[in-house]
Amino acid sequence: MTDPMTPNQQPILQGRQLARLYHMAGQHSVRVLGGLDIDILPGELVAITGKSGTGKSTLLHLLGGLDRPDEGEVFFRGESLKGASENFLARYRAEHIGFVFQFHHLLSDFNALENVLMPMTIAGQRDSQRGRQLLEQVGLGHRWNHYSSELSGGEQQRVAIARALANRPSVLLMDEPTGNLDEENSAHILDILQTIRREEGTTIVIVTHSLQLASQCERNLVIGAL
Ligand SMILES: Nc1ncnc2c1ncn2[C@@H]1O[C@H](COP(=O)(O)OP(=O)(O)OP(=O)(O)O)[C@@H](O)[C@H]1O
Repeated sequence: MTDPMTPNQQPILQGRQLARLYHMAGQHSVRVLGGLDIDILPGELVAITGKSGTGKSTLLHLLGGLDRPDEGEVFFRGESLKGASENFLARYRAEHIGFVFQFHHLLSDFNALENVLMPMTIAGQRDSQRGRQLLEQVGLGHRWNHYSSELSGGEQQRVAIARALANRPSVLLMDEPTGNLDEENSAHILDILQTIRREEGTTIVIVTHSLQLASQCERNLVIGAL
């Protein structure tokens, strides 16, 4: 595995001159991100902070191929996503990107293990043993057969992290992953992320309003002040 700390590496993700235009009914459009340049190196743990409405979630969606920029382009390992087909973007997301959102969107009719196995099943690579290992990694090995309604908010978020890691993504994109958690649970999530990064070399990008969380990341990019 490449040493995640090696300097002068090629960024795993780059944004160049990024902007997104949102058109409001009956009003003029809003230009978000204002031509932003961003480089994320392999294996980095990066926080993205900034005032509300500056475009942090928008940026995460552009980097993860969930949305397309109106200006500029995103590069993954030096390759532009500009003009990529919907199929290509779907494959890009499935193969390389794990997403974790504030509201984890676990499937309530399935237990923790089945939720973690879902992305593997969709990719045709269901591996129950890996699913159990991932739940162990987030400290929930013993709760594998519990439904989400039987888990606390912090526990559900940990299942969501295990699920996001199911297909071994090289990049984990997280939008307010600790937004609804108390300090103890937030610290626990950060510990888990540090371990994942160390053991699997995963690049982790976290959008957060928590300055405490951001201060514990390797780098804090402040949107609106880049
Ligand atoms: N689908 C949309 N349609 C119209 N405007 C949108 C849409 N999505 C976002 N916006 C606008 O774009 C701007 C940036 O939104 P975004 O959610 O990316 O900001 P943010 O920095 O993540 O905000 P917060 O910290 O409050 O979550 C906001 O002004 C928002 O109202």
